[in-house]
Amino acid sequence: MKKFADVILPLPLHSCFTYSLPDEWADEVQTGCRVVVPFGRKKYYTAIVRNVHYYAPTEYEVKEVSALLDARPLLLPRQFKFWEWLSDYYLCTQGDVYKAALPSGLKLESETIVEYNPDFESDVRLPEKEQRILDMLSADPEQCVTKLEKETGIKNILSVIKSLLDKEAIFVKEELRRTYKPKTETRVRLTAAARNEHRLHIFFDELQRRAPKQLDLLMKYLELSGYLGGRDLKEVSKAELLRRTSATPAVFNGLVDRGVFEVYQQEIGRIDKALLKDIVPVNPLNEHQQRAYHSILESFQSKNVCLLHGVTASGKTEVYIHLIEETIRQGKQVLYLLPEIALTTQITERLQRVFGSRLGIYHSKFPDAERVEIWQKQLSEADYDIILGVRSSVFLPFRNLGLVIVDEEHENTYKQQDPAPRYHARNAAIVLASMYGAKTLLGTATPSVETWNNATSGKYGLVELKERYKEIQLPEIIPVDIKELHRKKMMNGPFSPLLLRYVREALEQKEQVILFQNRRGFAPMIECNTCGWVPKCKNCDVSLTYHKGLNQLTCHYCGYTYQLPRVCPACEGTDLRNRGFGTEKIEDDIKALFPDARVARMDLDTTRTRTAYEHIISDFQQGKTDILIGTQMVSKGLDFDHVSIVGILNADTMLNYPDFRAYERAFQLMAQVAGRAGRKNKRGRVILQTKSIDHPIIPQVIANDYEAMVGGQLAERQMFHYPPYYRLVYVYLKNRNETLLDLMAQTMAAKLRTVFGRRVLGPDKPPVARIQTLFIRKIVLKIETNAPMARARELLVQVQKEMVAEDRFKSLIVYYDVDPM
Ligand SMILES: Nc1ncnc2c1ncn2[C@@H]1O[C@H](COP(=O)(O)OP(=O)(O)OP(=O)(O)O)[C@@H](O)[C@H]1O
Ligand SMILES: [Zn+2]
Repeated sequence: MKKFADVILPLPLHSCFTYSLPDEWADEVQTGCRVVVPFGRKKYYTAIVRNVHYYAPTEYEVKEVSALLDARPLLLPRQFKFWEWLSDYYLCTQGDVYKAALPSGLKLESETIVEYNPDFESDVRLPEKEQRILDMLSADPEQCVTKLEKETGIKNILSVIKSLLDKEAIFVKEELRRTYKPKTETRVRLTAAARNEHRLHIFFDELQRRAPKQLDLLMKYLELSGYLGGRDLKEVSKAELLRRTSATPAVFNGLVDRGVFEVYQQEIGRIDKALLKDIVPVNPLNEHQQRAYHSILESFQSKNVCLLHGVTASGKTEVYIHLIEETIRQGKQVLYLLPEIALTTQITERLQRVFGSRLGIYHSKFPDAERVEIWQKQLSEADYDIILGVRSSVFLPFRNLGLVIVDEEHENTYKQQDPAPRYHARNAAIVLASMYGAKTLLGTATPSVETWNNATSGKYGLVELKERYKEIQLPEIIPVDIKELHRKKMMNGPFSPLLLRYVREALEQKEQVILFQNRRGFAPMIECNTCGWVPKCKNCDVSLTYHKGLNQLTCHYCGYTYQLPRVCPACEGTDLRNRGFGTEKIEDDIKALFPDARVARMDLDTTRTRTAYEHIISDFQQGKTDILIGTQMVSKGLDFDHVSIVGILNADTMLNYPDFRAYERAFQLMAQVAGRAGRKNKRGRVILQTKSIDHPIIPQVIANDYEAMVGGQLAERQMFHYPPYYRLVYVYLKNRNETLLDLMAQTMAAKLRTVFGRRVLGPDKPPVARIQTLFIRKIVLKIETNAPMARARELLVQVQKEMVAEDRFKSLIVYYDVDPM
């Protein structure tokens, strides 16, 4: 009987598509395998088999699957369940989830650009088709799959490409250029002659008399390889051998010349670097941490989720490490989520020291080939016990997940903004964990209002850790009224005299300083001092940011760059001025004031690559830099020993942000960045510069009074119908034609009102009402948290269908942001 497969395509389609399977290998196709399928005119995609069956579809003509890419499933059954939940809850398609979930190397399509690996050498002859593709790529090293297909005339080219990818003869092109590190190392072994016991003894005698250093080296090799124990030989790298004996390469070469040693190249897995480091035991917990640890385990007896609310530097990470150890002791896996790549560097180090090669790291700054390798490893018997990663690691396969840790759970970077799926990784992780019967621990010094509400209402467990490790006091926070200082002309650019005094003192005492400004670039704005003209992006409804290093204006929404005009295009005036200041300007100013200080800056512009993060953080950690300037990136989770002063340059940009979460976020940011000061040794100091000295949040930050902040916020949220009492869904409408869009938005809002009544607000223009030439309108839906959400989603989708069914609204683009941040 003819077999069929329903497949998920990497496209925003609302359902699966069905293809027929060729009889020859129909039986090899399993749920979770990838197949290549034709779609539309002449396009091919990698699709994922959702299920295999015997029902021929009747509504459309069935096409045939062109190739099978996997002998074993790439996705486990629970992952499909997770994908379904995501697409349902976040109102997007499974195709959207698929695109977000898999690394590029696993989802080839016609538009994929592949590139030639110049380091590739093959020991065997490649199949003719593969060689033909390689030849074309060596002439022109970057080409799109469609073009290769056309020019080589190879049918089913995706399977050939896949085979080349598996061999690493080619790569999927990434935006980030990888610096390709060879994966081989030089190893050493005894020559066949020396492996003869008798000969070896002759060598011993000879060396003892003539070359005692060579003998030492040989003995070390025999020890390291386990040769004398008669066990299986361990491979020994040349580098390690030399390091362990501090012998010179000349001594080593002597043994090679004598015919005792021979060297060979061995491929090493890129991701097993940790193996080489020594493992140390976990730190014992102090009394407070111990108590927290036991309370967490106790809370897991009755609840699936627990919040660990511990002040900054209380040692939450140490508590996690103990929980991880306990979980893997039970033979289960751990997923450890972090909000930001910047943080992974430090935590990786801390975890690697304890867990070595049982730890896998997964994030987007890793080369795609490495991510593919980790994915495959997770499906094997040799999977990692612990995965440390940012939000996309919730998509990895786990065979036996036991614990999820969401560190800095309050961070809004857990929420994906664009494109769909616009999921919140913390919430998704809780759902993922429950599908495995696993537990979730949320940790932070400043819980999100939602989580706090869940923890105090009894839905989650709540464990508090109020003491800093070694009982060092939380930093002293000194507010400075910069409005007053500006009036008195006492400010030195963005710095108050008090801040400068403390910075100077810290530098004199060889201590370090962090300066926090929540804005990158040089100046947030350029303005014509004559007529008030401000340069704006031609695609988006925003003013441009000036980057001095590049001498360019940049749109932070679409990335478009402009030359800085010499005269104002409106009035031809030449007095163009900077308004406000970003991190780049602060760096400039501080360097001018402290020419001898070593200054580094950490923001989106200075951390485009993985190594850039590592350098900035490790330099600061090792005291190679004195002052670190940064955006919110420096605020969270970083652990430095010698920071005595933290400067918050301008609290007002955070407070004046038009959003119901502004107050909550401002508190979190300030408390977190303050928490970087005085973590070890002695109490730190924070200079909080603000123009709104009377704002009620200022005393709350100074007293680190989280509960006062959250109490006030909860009351407000309830009164004005916001989360956690109401669920928000933003409905976005986009179109190139503004007048038409307004009509669409009015019509859709009216339809929604007939269904949802007064729960519908708008349509309105969002703060940025045009992005990449598309105009945008927003409709807000506020639904009671206890209302049936599934029904609400159905109704929403139905209204959308009615809309696009109308001919005049065909060009409407609609998407949703559920639980927007
Ligand atoms: N039990 C312990 N033994 C040894 N060192 C510890 C212990 N507890 C904490 N520390 C050290 O104290 C410092 C702060 O701890 P940690 O980074 O875990 O705090 P945290 O609560 O995660 O802070 P934050 O919320 O700011 O991220 C670290 O350098 C850590 O190594
Ligand atoms: Zn733009």
